[in-house]
Amino acid sequence: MSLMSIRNLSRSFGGVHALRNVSLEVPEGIILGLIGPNGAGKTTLINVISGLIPPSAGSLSFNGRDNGPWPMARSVGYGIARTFQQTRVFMGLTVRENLRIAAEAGHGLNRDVAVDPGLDLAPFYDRVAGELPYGVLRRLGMALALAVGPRMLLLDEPAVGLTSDEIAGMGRAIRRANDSGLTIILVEHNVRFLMEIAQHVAVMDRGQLLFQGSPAECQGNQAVIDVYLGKGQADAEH
Ligand SMILES: Nc1ncnc2c1ncn2[C@@H]1O[C@H](COP(=O)(O)OP(=O)(O)OP(=O)(O)O)[C@@H](O)[C@H]1O
Repeated sequence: MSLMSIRNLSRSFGGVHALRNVSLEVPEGIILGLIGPNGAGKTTLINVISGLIPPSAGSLSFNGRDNGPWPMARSVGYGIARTFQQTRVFMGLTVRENLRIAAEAGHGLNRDVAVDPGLDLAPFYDRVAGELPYGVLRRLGMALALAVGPRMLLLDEPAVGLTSDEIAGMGRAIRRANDSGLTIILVEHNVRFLMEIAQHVAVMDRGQLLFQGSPAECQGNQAVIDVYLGKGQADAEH
C-alpha cells in the first residue's frame, strides 16, 4: 500500500521548470532511491514533499490524508522528516540539546524510534555542534530527523563528503531505520551506495520522471545510462 501518492506535481522558478508533471507512488516500508543529473529536480521534489516550498500545480497525499494548503502543516506534524545537503543544526547547542529539541518538535509522534540508531553519537552528546567533525555533523543531521519520530524520512545526499568508512556506517544506519518500519526516500549521486540499499529506484531528468524500477532494471536501462549513469556524472562529482 502507498504511504505517499504524488500526483502531477509541477514547480517552476520563473522560466525554469524544475518539476514537470511528476507522479509517483511510494509504498510503505520501502527505501526509494531518487537519482538523476544535476538540475533534474530531485531536491525540488524533496522540498515540495517536505512542505518547504509549494508546488505550482499538482497534489500529494500522505498516510491517507490529502495535503492541505502548502506548507504541509510543518511536515513534521504529518510524520515526514528530512535532512539537508548542508546539515542544519543549532551550532551553538550541544548534540544532546539538539536531539532534545528535535524530539520535542515531533510532539511524541513516535517515541519508540531510537534517537541514535547506530549513529554512534553518544561520545559527542556534550559537545557543541559547531565544533563537531564534518562526518559526525552529518550523522547528527540524520539523528535529528529520526528524533522527531517520522513515518517517512527524506535524505538529501547523506553520503556526500563522507569517508568510505563513514559511508558504510551511514548505510547501516539507513537500513536499520528502514528495518524499524521507516519509509525512506534517498537522493544520492553516489550510485553504488544507493543501488546497494534502495529497493526501488526512480530516475529524474529535466524535471520529469524518466524511469522507475528495481536497482538492476535501472542499471540496465539504456535511457538511464544515456542521461546519467553512462555520463560519469554519478559518483565522479563527489
Ligand atoms: N529556489 C530556486 N530558484 C530558482 N531556480 C531554482 C531554485 N531551486 C531550484 N532551481 C532550479 O531548478 C532546477 C532543479 O534544481 P534541483 O536542485 O531540484 O535539481 P537536483 O536534481 O536536486 O540537482 P543536484 O543533483 O545538482 O542537487 C535547476 O535548474 C535549478 O537551478
